[in-house]
Amino acid sequence: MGSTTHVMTNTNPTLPHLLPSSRSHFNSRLLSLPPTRVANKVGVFAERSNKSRSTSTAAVDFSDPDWKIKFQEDREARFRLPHLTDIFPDAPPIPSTFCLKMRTPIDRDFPGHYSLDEEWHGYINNNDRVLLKTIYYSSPTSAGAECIDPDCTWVEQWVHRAGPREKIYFKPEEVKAAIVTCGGLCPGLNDVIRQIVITLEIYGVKNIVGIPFGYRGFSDEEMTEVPLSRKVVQNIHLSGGSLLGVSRGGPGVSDIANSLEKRGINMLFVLGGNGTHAGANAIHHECRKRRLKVSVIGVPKTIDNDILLMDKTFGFDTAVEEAQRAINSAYIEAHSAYHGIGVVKLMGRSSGFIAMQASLSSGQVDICLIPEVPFNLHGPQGVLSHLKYLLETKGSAVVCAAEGAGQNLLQKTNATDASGNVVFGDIGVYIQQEVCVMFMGHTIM
Ligand SMILES: Nc1ncnc2c1ncn2[C@@H]1O[C@H](COP(=O)(O)OP(=O)(O)O)[C@@H](O)[C@H]1O
Ligand SMILES: O=P(O)(O)OC[C@H]1O[C@](O)(COP(=O)(O)O)[C@@H](O)[C@@H]1O
Repeated sequence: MGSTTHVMTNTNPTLPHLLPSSRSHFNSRLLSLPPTRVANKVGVFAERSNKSRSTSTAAVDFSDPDWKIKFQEDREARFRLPHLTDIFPDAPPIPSTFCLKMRTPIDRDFPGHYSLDEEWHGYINNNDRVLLKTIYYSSPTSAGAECIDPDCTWVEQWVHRAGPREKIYFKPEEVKAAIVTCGGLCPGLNDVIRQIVITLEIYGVKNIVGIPFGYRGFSDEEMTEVPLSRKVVQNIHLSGGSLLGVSRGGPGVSDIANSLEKRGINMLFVLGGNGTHAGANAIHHECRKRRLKVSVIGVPKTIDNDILLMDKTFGFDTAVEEAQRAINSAYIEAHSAYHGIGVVKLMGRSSGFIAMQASLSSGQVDICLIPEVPFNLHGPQGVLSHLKYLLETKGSAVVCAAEGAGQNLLQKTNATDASGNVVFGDIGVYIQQEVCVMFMGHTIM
């Protein structure tokens, strides 16, 4: 198990919180799983980091009595939050203009009312931490154990606490903030846009714009910035999609930096997934190279809930709720037909959280197929054989498959989308065809 070590390095200074706390599961069951999309992303960053940083990627030598200290130091370095003063050491801090105190008149009769003095600040201290692991596993054989070393040594793992700081480095009146939403849609995008705008306004920022249609909005002359204010965003959380629109593909990083410079944007909020954050990271480095005082803030968006550092990503709950509707319809159809089989394909290119959660909570799914768990369609242990059993015993069955499940069974499409993501084969159609061949002796499309 000498290779059981962290395999990634955080070189994405905009997003240290996106990375898993540790991929070094000692648990061999976990190690045998294909990497999640997050792990793939981590791989990309690790690769880049090797070129720019020599630290952090060495394997942990558990025979070294100081391995734990070194491991923690390494973690500390990887999770260190980048700061504007890294590049502009002389940037003067000013007292925060953000205040969490009640913004309505204080009720003197309310017990424990907020005092008028500075007793309660509501700011986050830079040294505040959030513990990631709360379970102590006494052995790697414990159910669900995630151990770093063979003895399952307890290693404190934490991330920085997010929230407003007492000192800030941008004068609100000098800020031009831009928000851009990239990649695919995800429920909740408008809520996030709305909250960014409202929070910026609380700080006193007045110049806020939206970049239309993802990174493309930086290069397409015909797409003009959307002025944003509390008034504009007040009710957008009640609608789906993104107020600003999304896109894949688009201009290169240099063009985006040129555009930021030209527009005078010095705060860029980027909402998106893996590709978007690779872009955000590259934009940050380009701005750093040009010594532009621009902060790039990544807001991780994934409907798939496959960011290991987060309890839940926005949009996931909505996806699971909606997925249950589809499952229920498939169940009713399958249950009402003679020997009916319902096949539901759900989102999830590299992870099966939506499919699993929707299957479990619906209580109507007989077989759930996810990318993390390999399976056979044919043969005595195959899905078709189990379906035959279900038809004989229950009379109907429902299969729920995540989009990325069983891709090894399908012919590769060799196609990519505008952002370079591989286009997957359709597992739903494949199962449907094979079911028809097996049970009806012919294929239908
Ligand atoms: N490695 C990269 N460097 C810079 N920009 C990227 C990179 N990968 C993707 N992008 C850009 O990020 C945007 C969103 O990427 P995409 O993969 O479509 O969605 P997601 O962010 O959901 O993964 C696209 O405009 C794409 O051009
Ligand atoms: O059909 P598209 O737009 O390529 O998106 C499909 C894929 O995007 C996802 O919904 C994930 O996207 P996000 O993580 O960016 O939300 C996958 O589950 C799904 O397989």
